[in-house]
Amino acid sequence: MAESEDISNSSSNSSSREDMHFFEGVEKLLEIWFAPNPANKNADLRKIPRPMWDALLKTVRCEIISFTRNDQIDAYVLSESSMFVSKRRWILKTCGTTTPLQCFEPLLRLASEIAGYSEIEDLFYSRKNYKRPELQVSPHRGFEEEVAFLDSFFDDGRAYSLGAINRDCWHLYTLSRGGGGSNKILKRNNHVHQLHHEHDAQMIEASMQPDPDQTIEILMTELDPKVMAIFTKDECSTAKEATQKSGIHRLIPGMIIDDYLFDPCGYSMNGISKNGCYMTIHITPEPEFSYVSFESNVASSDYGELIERVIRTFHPGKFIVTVFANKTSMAANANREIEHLGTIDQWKRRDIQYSRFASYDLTYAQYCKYPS
Ligand SMILES: C[S@+](CC[C@H](N)C(=O)[O-])C[C@H]1O[C@@H](n2cnc3c(N)ncnc32)[C@H](O)[C@@H]1O
Repeated sequence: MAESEDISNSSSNSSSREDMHFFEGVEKLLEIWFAPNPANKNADLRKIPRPMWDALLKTVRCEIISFTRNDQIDAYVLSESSMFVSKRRWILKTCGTTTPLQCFEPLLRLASEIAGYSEIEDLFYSRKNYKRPELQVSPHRGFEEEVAFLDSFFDDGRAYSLGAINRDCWHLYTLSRGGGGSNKILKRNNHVHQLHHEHDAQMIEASMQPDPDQTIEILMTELDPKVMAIFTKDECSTAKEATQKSGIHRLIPGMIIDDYLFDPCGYSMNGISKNGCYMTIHITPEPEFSYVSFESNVASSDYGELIERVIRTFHPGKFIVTVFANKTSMAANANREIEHLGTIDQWKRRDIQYSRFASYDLTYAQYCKYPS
């Protein structure tokens, strides 16, 4: 489970880099689905009030800087990336030296005591390899430490590393329990109860066919400096100007955009649409460690077009694509589709892996610009 940059950064040159400005754009992404609560039809994570989110995010070492919502989803722009709250799905994506796993226990307490959920159905914790892992804070100093932390909560978690583990790679910890609830309880959580009534079990059985769900992420590095310059106060005075100038507003039509331009540079945006779709983009433009992430749950049977639009917008030297899709998703065949995308414009695929989990299929691919 070595991280690619562990190798290049563990040597004596790390001290000479201490004075250099550095920001770790690579995010830690935590997505949790709570099991429907048959005893409480009104269970809803959006009942958790803002001051409680503020307090929870303090434990992660970030804060809310902007907020937008619709009937389906509450979307928060954070000082370090984003949080999305829906009825029973919670997504936290944070970069820098944040510690999202530290909010695990408070989150489960709020989910149980305020929102009305007592059981986790699915959990996905993922991230790309860090550029400078030695700057991270416990329990995020390496994937092994993150896995050990999560294993202390769950009996049935599984950890995977995809891609070339001595180069660009991507780590995933998941329960992927197959939907429809689980008899497993959390090892460390006193607030979680097991469902045991036969009536509950029958209701769960009836709802076994999952709603369609999918997530695409595109994680880009070594970006075109001319494009990155858009996301600085030198070139744009407002976030809206950067969104328009870069063409971000055209990536997925119909999104209500909440964007933020940092001073002197850096950019974050959330987009939400009426049908519950979201997109989120985060940009670290500094040329020495440029990084852009794109993520959305928009459904598509042809992600090739969206991938093209994204990489033509940002011009990365390298990128990773991951697609999660469940069986009822329009994207259920994404693995075959991406298998056919050996080259996209000047980008050539170097790696592809396909994994089947209990409730989702996952495709991972890595591309490099050529000639590089
Ligand atoms: C929060 S943003 C987007 C991070 C994101 N994970 C990404 O994809 O790169 C990070 C960028 O904003 C800059 N920045 C400026 N002020 C910041 C602040 N107060 N907090 C976090 N980042 C800030 C950083 O130097 C970096 O370029």
